[in-house]
Order: sequence, then C-alpha cells, then structure tokens
Amino acid sequence: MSSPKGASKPSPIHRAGFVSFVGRPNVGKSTLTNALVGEKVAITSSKPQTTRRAIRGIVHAADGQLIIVDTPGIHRPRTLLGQRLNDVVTATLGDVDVIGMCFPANERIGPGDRFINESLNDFPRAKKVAIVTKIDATSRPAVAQQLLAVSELRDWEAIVPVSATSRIQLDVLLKELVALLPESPSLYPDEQRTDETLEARISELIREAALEGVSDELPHSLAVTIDDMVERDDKDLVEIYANLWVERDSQKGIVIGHGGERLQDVGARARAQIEPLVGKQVFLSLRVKVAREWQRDPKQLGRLGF
Ligand SMILES: Nc1nc2c(ncn2[C@@H]2O[C@H](COP(=O)(O)OP(=O)(O)OP(=O)(O)O)[C@@H](O)[C@H]2O)c(=O)[nH]1
Repeated sequence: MSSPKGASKPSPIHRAGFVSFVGRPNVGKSTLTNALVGEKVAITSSKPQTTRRAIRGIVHAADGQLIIVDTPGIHRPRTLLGQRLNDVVTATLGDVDVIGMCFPANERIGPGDRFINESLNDFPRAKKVAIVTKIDATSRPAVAQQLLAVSELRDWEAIVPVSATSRIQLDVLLKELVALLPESPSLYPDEQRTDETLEARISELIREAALEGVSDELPHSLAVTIDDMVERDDKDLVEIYANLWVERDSQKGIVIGHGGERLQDVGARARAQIEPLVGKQVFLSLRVKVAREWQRDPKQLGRLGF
C-alpha cells in the first residue's frame, strides 16, 4: 500500500525512562521530586533521612515521560533498618537510566559527597547528571563556585543549577533529563502521577505531620500503618484508622504531647493534606503504639512494611 499523499511528518522522538536523585541527606531530593511532579508525592522534611521508600513520581513532558525513583540518602548502615535502606538504594540505582546527584549550593562539598560520587561508579549503565540545588539560598558567586567544584568531581553529562522551592530552572533540568532517556513510548498513562498506593501516600503524610517539630532521635523510630479505611455510605466521608509506631514508651510521650495536644495537632495537619488527596472529608483516628526495637527486628520490620 502506498503512503497517502501529504502524509504527516514522522512524529518527533518520544523518550521515557527512570531517574533517581541521590545525595547526602537533606540536600533537597524530595522537594525537587515534588516540584518536578507538581503534586505532593514524596515526603519532605527539615529532618535528614526521612525518605524510606523508593517512591515514583511521574512527570509528563511534551517529548517524554520521566519517572522519578526517590531513594533515601546513601549512608553507612548502623541498624538493620539502615542496611535495608542501602539495599533499596543499590537495587534502585542498578535499574535507572539517569542518576541525578544533588549538591546544595550553600554547603561545601565534603567527604559524604565524595563517598556517594565514588559509589556511582558501581552503576555504569546510568548517565550521571549533577544538580546544584537550593540556589535561592546563596549568592550568585557562591553558586558559580559550587558549579566549578562539582565539575571537578567527574565528567557529568550535564550540570544544572536549580531551586525547587523558588522554581528556578526546573524546566531546564527536565529538558536535560528527558534528553538522556532512551527512545520509548510512555510507560504510564498520562493522568498518572505516582504508582504508590493511596494507603502508602496517606501513611507518608501522617508520618510527615508527626515528624514536624520533634527532636532528632525520633525520625528513624517512627513508622505508620493503616488498619482500616472505611468509605461512609451516608456521608461524603472516609474514616481512616492509623497507628503511629514508636520504639520506646518515652517516645510515645513525645508524640502524644501534653494532654494529647501534640497528637491532635498531628491529626489536624495530616487531615488537611489527606483530604485533597482523597477528595472527601476525612475522619482520622491516630493511635500511638510501641513496638520495641523494631528497627533491629526483621519480623517487626516486615510487619511495618519495610
Ligand atoms: N532554600 C531552599 N531550601 C530547599 C530547597 N529544596 C529543599 N529545601 C529544604 O531543604 C530541606 C531538605 O529537603 P528534602 O527535600 O527533605 O531533602 P532530601 O534530600 O529529600 O532529604 P532526605 O529525605 O533526608 O534524604 C527542607 O527543609 C527543604 O525545605 C530549595 O530549592 N531552596
């Protein structure tokens, strides 16, 4: 069959693939993921090492689809939980097309950055891009200095300065990342932004609310499970029954707060985030429970979803 007259030009190249952002804790990986995806999919927090799961955010660009696999910070394991985090990182990075290593513009490159940069040699398949984050937080000369320092670490495919919170250069970064992906049709439907289950996203929002304004020892000791989600027939309402797990009785006190005030606050903040997600009113029941030393116990880790 001959081709019809005036057949349309071959369509432009479409790309799709996986990217993972790595870097020391607190360099802005989760915030960058959220800013690129345009919807809250990854937990962000001012506390380091709060990202546990490989969460995918999906960015739909005109010429490609970028699937972001958000990994926890690479660090040396201290507990069994730490060990599992590193396993997640290794499994994830072995599988992605592009690794975006993040360096905050406002902090000098240190041994932690060098350690991670060197470990990237173990993943030869992935193309490596340097992302200088938080450029809003420092001066232009300091950003320039950081770009130079980063360029000396390895032969990057690209070096892109960005600010996730001020939304500076996000389009440039997206273009660079998509250009490095393999030619492929979209891997996910257009309307989809994440492949996390609703339950997992709700758990993360509760965890994030519970971590706000607590002392540094708590983040690793906090896990959330959802017992039940009930859609009410008579009202536009979802009832969510969740447990907040801590390791020690003393931590239980911290989470609940004086007269239960803190827990009420946590519930209110979590609910405000969950309601737009489920598109309904939410009744949220939070119970704080103690699972002793759960970070070191494989059985408990399994039960808590790690
Ligand atoms: N000024 C400024 N702050 C930022 C920017 N991006 C992130 N931050 C802040 O940096 C802190 C850490 O951000 P996260 O996105 O949680 O960092 P992360 O690298 O995902 O941290 P882990 O999950 O611990 O690995 C938060 O307080 C953010 O608000 C940015 O572009 N500008």
